[in-house]
Amino acid sequence: MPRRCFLIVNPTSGSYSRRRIDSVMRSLERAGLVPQLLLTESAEDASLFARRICAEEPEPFIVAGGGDGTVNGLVNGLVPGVATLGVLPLGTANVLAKELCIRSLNESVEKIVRQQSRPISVGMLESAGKSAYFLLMAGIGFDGAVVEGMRLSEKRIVGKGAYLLSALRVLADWDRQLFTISIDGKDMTCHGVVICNASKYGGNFILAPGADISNPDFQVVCVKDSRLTTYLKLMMGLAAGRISGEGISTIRGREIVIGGEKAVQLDGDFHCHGPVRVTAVENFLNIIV
Ligand SMILES: Nc1ncnc2c1ncn2[C@@H]1O[C@H](COP(=O)(O)OP(=O)(O)OP(=O)(O)O)[C@@H](O)[C@H]1O
Repeated sequence: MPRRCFLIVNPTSGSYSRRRIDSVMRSLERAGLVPQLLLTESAEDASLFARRICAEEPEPFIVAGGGDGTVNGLVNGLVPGVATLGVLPLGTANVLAKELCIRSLNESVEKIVRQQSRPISVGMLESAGKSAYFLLMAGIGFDGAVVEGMRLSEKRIVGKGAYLLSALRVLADWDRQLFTISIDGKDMTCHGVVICNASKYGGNFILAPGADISNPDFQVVCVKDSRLTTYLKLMMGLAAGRISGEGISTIRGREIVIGGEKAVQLDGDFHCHGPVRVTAVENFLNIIV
């Protein structure tokens, strides 16, 4: 029997066009799938659609059309352990697609048609009695503050440059305060932390070469002091593909507890302020590879 395939697509994503989606729909139909298009009308829709599909389908096959924000919203509506997820990179940074080595929309469609998948784990962040999932990373401190301070009005005009403007504002009002972090029971203090479930960050930059979304272990990149030179080293390491240096360490872990009230971003969108607890959820979904 032809398999139903739900396309949850964000028409406000960076590289969306109706023509591209129509062409994807035709390719999927030609390949014998029965695609159903659901366009989001608000930031909450991806999650609501995913929740509804999971309530109706025993083995839902869902495709996320958009960027990392859309994928994150969708994942937060899924029932753990039942869905298969394909990714159509229609966003701006498309970090997850890069992590999956998807280089183009055509390549993504070919993979969806092939339906080859593997189980992946996600991170679950708990804060103030609520939980949320992330696929790529949770950033606490500097990058959380940059994402929190990003103004949508600036993003509409200068695109990704809005993050740079926000970073300049964060630097101008530099917060030197450290926070406590416990990684699998080992305590320390840090100024900034990125809990990586995937290796890539901010595009094609490799922040955590040892991270793998199939593996429930996180790679936790810790910036231990508030010196700007330590962050400069981190940026240079990102550009060079090798993160190292005094004040920076990468630690493997499965349960991370963070104190303080620093800003937290999940998969590139602002989420909350600390304190938070992060754990891994194994076999959360099957991802098309
Ligand atoms: N119809 C909509 N109107 C407004 N915002 C939406 C709508 N649908 C989804 N969103 C929100 O838009 C945000 C950004 O979308 P998305 O991540 O798809 O694109 P992007 O920002 O261009 O790409 P990337 O995250 O890869 O940089 C998401 O966090 C999502 O919640």
